[in-house]
Amino acid sequence: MSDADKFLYVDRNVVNNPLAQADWASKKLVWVPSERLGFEAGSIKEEHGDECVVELADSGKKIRVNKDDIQKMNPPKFSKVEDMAELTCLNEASVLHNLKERYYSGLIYTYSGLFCVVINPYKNLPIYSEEIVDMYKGKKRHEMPPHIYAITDTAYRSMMQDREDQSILCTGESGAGKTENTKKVIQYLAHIASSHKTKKDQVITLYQGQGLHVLPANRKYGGSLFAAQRQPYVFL
Ligand SMILES: Nc1ncnc2c1ncn2[C@@H]1O[C@H](COP(=O)(O)OP(=O)(O)OP(=O)(O)O)[C@@H](O)[C@H]1O
Repeated sequence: MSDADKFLYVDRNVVNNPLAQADWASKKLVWVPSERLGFEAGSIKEEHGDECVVELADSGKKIRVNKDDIQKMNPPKFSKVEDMAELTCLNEASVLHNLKERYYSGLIYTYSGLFCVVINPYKNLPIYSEEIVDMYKGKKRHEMPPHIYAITDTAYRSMMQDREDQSILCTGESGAGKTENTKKVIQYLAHIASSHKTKKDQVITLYQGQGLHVLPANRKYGGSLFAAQRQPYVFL
């Protein structure tokens, strides 16, 4: 396993643990709201009309919870799933739990259907090298673990094949990592477009503000590269 692998791939031996599956089935595990943690795992012990008695998994404490506040827990085989659209129980608790579990394992990128959710690692990860760029080049999204490079590759291929404008929108609160990820998009495009035999009049234009758009050919700017302070453009 390379240095980068543990920041990209899930360890399936841990995920497919039969004991965890048996535990989930026998304990009727669910998510209940928690002031401290957002949601906590617990097992349903009794049901009385609209209410349930739930034993919290961590503390063993028993609490009464309204049935409407209980959210279903996914079977363990869905642990650290790469695309949350695959979750059999799609609810807030499960989405947050999946993102948290992946993040704690060093996996900062997770798909949610067409979206890619990124959590700021606040440290440099070995997943942006030229070797990793090469790994993602020309691959289909489902063939590779989630990454901003996969999103960029899809936009680039769609632009080249369909001759249609493409957009990548990076959004999030201040400090979330929009600028860092936009830089990775530019790095990837610069790498793959320079190794491609592009025709002279093919140009990619990136606008980065709250959004980042990848646009097709524009003869006027062929072959130049410059960046303005508020709206960097890359012409390849
Ligand atoms: N993928 C990443 N790898 C390593 N560090 C990161 C990554 N993403 C973000 N960071 C760290 O978080 C800091 C803030 O990220 P960034 O500047 O991209 O946020 P932003 O969403 O553009 O914020 P703002 O909206 O305030 O401009 C970066 O300076 C960097 O230290």
